[in-house]
Amino acid sequence: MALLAAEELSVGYGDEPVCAPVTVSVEPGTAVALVGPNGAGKSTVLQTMVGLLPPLAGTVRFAGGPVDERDAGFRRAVAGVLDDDAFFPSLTGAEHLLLTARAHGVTGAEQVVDAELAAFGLTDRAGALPSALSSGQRRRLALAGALVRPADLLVLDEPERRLDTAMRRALADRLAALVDAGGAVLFASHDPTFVGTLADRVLVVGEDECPVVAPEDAVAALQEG
Ligand SMILES: Nc1ncnc2c1ncn2[C@@H]1O[C@H](COP(=O)(O)OP(=O)(O)OP(=O)(O)O)[C@@H](O)[C@H]1O
Repeated sequence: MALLAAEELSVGYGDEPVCAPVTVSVEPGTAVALVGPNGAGKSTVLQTMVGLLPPLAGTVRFAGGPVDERDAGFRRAVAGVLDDDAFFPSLTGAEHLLLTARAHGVTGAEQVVDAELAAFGLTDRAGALPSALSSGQRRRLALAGALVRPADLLVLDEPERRLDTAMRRALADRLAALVDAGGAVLFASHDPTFVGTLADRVLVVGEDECPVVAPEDAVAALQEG
């Protein structure tokens, strides 16, 4: 069964939809990418699919029921990085990760946090406040926050954004391993390497109908333009 499924989903901030209706689903053990030019509506689709924006029309279902981002079961099952800088200004990077790990009942939270800091190259900056990190380091911290806790589904808006090439590759490989182990990822991306490494299916978000295409076709289109 699909973990998250949108059917004829129309999204937008006013009365006018920002793109054609979207039909897409994410099953355990799969990664689905959303591609399309700037402003096409990828972030709006993601935000609507996790219940942060109301749909203009159509449905989104999570594990067969309606999506409710305030529901405890949904929050336990779904980890997302949709905002760029959703941090507490007075908590260090390590404190953010520890808070998240403990809130989600992670066993051995300190060790898990240390491992995440190391994986994201943040060990030396663990005690820094978010305001003292570079924008790429803040991005790493946000991603570490999604991976420091268990989740059935990761929803990521341009996970490659502001990461250097080595970190992009490492993250794409890590997410691909999570998917191989039965996890699920829904992500928006402009990065052909990321889409090519990770995606099983690709939804092309745009003004006309939004087709689901094979990753190799999407990668070719991303490389061209
Ligand atoms: N908070 C908002 N209020 C009103 N309109 C918005 C808001 N956020 C985005 N939009 C508009 O909605 C449309 C879709 O934006 P969205 O951010 O979903 O595109 P995107 O495909 O994710 O783009 P990008 O690749 O640049 O991140 C754009 O025309 C954008 O200007």
